[in-house]
Amino acid sequence: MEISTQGSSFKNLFSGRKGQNLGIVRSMNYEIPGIFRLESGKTLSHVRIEYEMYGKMNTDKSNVILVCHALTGDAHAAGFHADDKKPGWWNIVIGPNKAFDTERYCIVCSNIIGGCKGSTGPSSINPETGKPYGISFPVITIADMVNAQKKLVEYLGIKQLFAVAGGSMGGMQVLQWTVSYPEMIKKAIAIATTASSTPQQIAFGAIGRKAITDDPKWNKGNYYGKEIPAQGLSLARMIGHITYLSDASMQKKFGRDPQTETGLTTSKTGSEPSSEIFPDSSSYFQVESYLNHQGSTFTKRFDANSYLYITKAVDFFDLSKNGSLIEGLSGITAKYLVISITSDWLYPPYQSQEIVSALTANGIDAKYEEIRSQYGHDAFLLEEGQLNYIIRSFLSQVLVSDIMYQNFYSVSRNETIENASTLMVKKKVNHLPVVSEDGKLEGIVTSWDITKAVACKITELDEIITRDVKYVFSGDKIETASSIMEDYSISALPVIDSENRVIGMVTSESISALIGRFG
Ligand SMILES: CC(=O)SCCNC(=O)CCNC(=O)[C@H](O)C(C)(C)COP(=O)(O)OP(=O)(O)OC[C@H]1O[C@@H](n2cnc3c(N)ncnc32)[C@H](O)[C@@H]1OP(=O)(O)O
Ligand SMILES: N[C@@H](CCO)C(=O)O
Repeated sequence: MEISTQGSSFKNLFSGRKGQNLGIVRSMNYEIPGIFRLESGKTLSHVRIEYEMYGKMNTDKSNVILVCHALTGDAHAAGFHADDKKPGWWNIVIGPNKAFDTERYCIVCSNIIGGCKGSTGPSSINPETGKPYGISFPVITIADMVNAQKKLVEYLGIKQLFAVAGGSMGGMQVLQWTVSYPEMIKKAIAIATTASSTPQQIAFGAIGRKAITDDPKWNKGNYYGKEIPAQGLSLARMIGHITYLSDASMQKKFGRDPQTETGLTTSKTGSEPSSEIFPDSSSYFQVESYLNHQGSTFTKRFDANSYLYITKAVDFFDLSKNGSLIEGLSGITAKYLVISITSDWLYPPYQSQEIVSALTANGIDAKYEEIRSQYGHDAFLLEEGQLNYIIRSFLSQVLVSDIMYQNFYSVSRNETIENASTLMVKKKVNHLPVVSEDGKLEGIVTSWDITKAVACKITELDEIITRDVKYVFSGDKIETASSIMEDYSISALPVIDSENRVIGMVTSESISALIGRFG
């Protein structure tokens, strides 16, 4: 009888540690040399790209993941700048032992062209005039954003990206990357996005833009050095922000509660606002106060002209070709993960499903996952557990070897039932693989087999062994192990090598623990 200490699992996956933060990070800037040509045919010179990098590139630079930000994001995706109160916008998934594991991958994130966070955009100085571009800045597209990122990637000496990932408009860049430069992308992760902006999405963008351009302070985009069109920009964000939430999340966050902190009171009947709140009734309800807050903080961090250009780029986005998305995505070679969010009404799950269908129709390996969340569209910034689990599984393809117990207990078929049962009780295990002298799998006994044997007064183990034993290989995916367990209603499987030798055990508990840890 072999007795050893039962050791645990998750070795390659978690190294027993939870995700950690990156600490202080810094932004860098790269200037694209020469002329940068846009999709429209117009050109820009001295184009600057703000970017951040976390983790180390390996020697052949094959471990780089490019993360693309959404509408109002920036290059600061994770960690803290010295004066930060909050970490970068995707800190929940980027860092040591997180899905974008900086001990394994090198993560690069850059601010898009057209933005206002260090990369060239409408608020940048036009080198030809010495003044901000304003609305003389050329129209930009998602493809232009990707082309600028490609220049950065080339400058960094990267021939192929291990992965490109992003949510919302970041997901559009992911799709565009794999269409424009298929040979440069191994894996692609597109979250809460679409391959073609719909009339409803364009409509929301249009109202936001109208709010800005109707603000007299917008002044045809010429407000730099003067008062900014704060009212219009704030209103644009308030409208946009509603679409990032959901009915359920708003119910949960605010209900119909009044914003008592502002001193507003309800009437004596308790259900109607008193007339004292007029004419300024904009903060009666908590949700109003919240939207005002979101609108006003936005004006301190974003440029109104950038908002116009970027939302227009989103509207123009359409990867279908001759009216067919299948044709539009036909050149893609990357392995895809497409994730949608159940409560996302801005980029509803059906749009992600359309992407997956078109990819699959082209024979592209595409996996579809749904994040179950009430947060609405912004869940891609918030659902830490599900995102980490889904993305990690896709990037690292969790295998049986990652979660199997390497130190396990086994018995020989000549053993007595009494000894086997003592071992099970002592070591608190319910399954014992039966192995030959050279460690080859011959069968399995369970605590249930032993209970039955004792009841029937059977003493020899050989009589109760299950010989048609199900097993897995260490290189199998955990999904394979899990479906065998489900199909045959069993809770543990021996793991064998190519010579039928038992090298470990995988249990339903270790799979549940994996999901529990990140689910
Ligand atoms: C995706 C990219 O690439 S980057 C862009 C991502 N970043 C943003 O969009 C920034 C603004 N967006 C948000 O804050 C988003 O809601 C999220 C998704 C990032 C964060 O969501 P949550 O953590 O759920 O925060 P929540 O939506 O509750 O907002 C919290 C803010 O509202 C304020 N707030 C909450 N209730 C109220 C209220 N009744 N009245 C006034 N303000 C309120 C909080 O004080 C907090 O303010 P702060 O952000 O200035 O500290
Ligand atoms: N909160 C996100 C949502 C848009 O995808 C942003 O502002 O970029």
